[in-house]
Amino acid sequence: MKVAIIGGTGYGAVELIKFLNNHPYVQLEAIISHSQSGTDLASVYPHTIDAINMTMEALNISSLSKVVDLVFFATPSNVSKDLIPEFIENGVKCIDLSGDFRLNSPDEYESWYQSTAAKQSYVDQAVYGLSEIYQDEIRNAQLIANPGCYPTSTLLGLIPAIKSNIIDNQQIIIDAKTGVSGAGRSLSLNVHYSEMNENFKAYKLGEHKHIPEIEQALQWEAGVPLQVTFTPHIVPMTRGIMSTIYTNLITEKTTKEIIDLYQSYYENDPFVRVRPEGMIPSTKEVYGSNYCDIGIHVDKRTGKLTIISVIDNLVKGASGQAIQNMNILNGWDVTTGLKQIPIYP
Ligand SMILES: NC(=O)C1=CN([C@@H]2O[C@H](COP(=O)(O)OP(=O)(O)OC[C@H]3O[C@@H](n4cnc5c(N)ncnc54)[C@H](OP(=O)(O)O)[C@@H]3O)[C@@H](O)[C@H]2O)C=CC1
Ligand SMILES: CC(=O)N[C@@H](CCC(=O)OP(=O)(O)O)C(=O)O
Repeated sequence: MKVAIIGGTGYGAVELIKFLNNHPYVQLEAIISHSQSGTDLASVYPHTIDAINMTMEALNISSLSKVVDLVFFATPSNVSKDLIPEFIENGVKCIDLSGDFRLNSPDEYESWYQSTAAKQSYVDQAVYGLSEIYQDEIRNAQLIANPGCYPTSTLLGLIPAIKSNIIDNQQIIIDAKTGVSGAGRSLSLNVHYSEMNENFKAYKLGEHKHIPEIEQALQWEAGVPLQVTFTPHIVPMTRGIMSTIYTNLITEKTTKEIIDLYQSYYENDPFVRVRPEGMIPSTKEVYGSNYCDIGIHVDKRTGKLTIISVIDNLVKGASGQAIQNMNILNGWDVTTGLKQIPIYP
């Protein structure tokens, strides 16, 4: 299969390139860059020298459509929505790492992203690519909206509890922390070394664009309207997300019973590892890998269930999940090209 990546100089793209280089069934035909066409990838990313000998190219949709079967968009929001329709009309499948096709409602998109929504007919055909939950829909998709990084960790942590009706759906608190690579490669004061080193910041309280994305999928699963309290934080590490989720149990359960429930929910999903009792995951234990590790704790005194869900934001939170979705789309083993265990220490 032949593929291309758009947004070539970004972190999502270079992580995709790494996985595609190890993928037995895929050939990377083109890396498209709007800012650095004509430049060798290795001059932007020296760690790829002599390993990936490719020169980035400018985008020409009609000629690219003739040579590739699938395109990955690793562009910021507000870019893919104008380019994807032409690829789809040319019969090219698209996996979009940005948020442009994730929200079904144009009003929601416009109010949270503060820009015009994609054409509704394309939004309607987009499949939300949370791999473990929507495999059946992904298999037949033409356009996959790859989930955001916080929604991936949060939804994989919450959906088994929602589906088994053991928590109060109206009282969910998500306290999430991310490393700085979540902000992408472009320069910004917020992630400047001296602003971030030895610091820990909460941001976008009540207004992060991942709130409607999390609520949309939880509503699909719960079948009722619900809202969540979501507070993101940025911490001085490069990669990783930890979502600590607080919920109220509506039925008495032990930690062991809930772990058993989660383990059976994910028994056929090799990238979700539900930890045994007392073993709470940390971000370094998934670093560089496509795993989502989940830890469970029931506080018997307060009746609260705490769920800890960790991922690498650039892998399971972006490029790894995009490769997983490409595998599902093609009927390949879901782990193809993604088998590496986390880098540790
Ligand atoms: N970083 C993360 O942890 C995650 C990122 N995502 C999403 O994935 C996408 C890519 O993220 P990431 O790689 O981190 O971001 P980066 O900022 O690192 O890279 C995005 C790339 O897109 C290209 N680009 C920028 N502006 C434009 C434009 N106006 N038109 C066309 N291309 C443009 C640039 O590459 P070039 O100049 O070479 O074209 C840029 O390097 C984003 O939508 C992001 O929100 C999703 C989950 C997690
Ligand atoms: C640290 C930091 O800024 N993180 C980003 C992560 C979001 C992201 O990349 O998500 P999308 O794919 O939905 O754009 C943020 O909070 O906006």
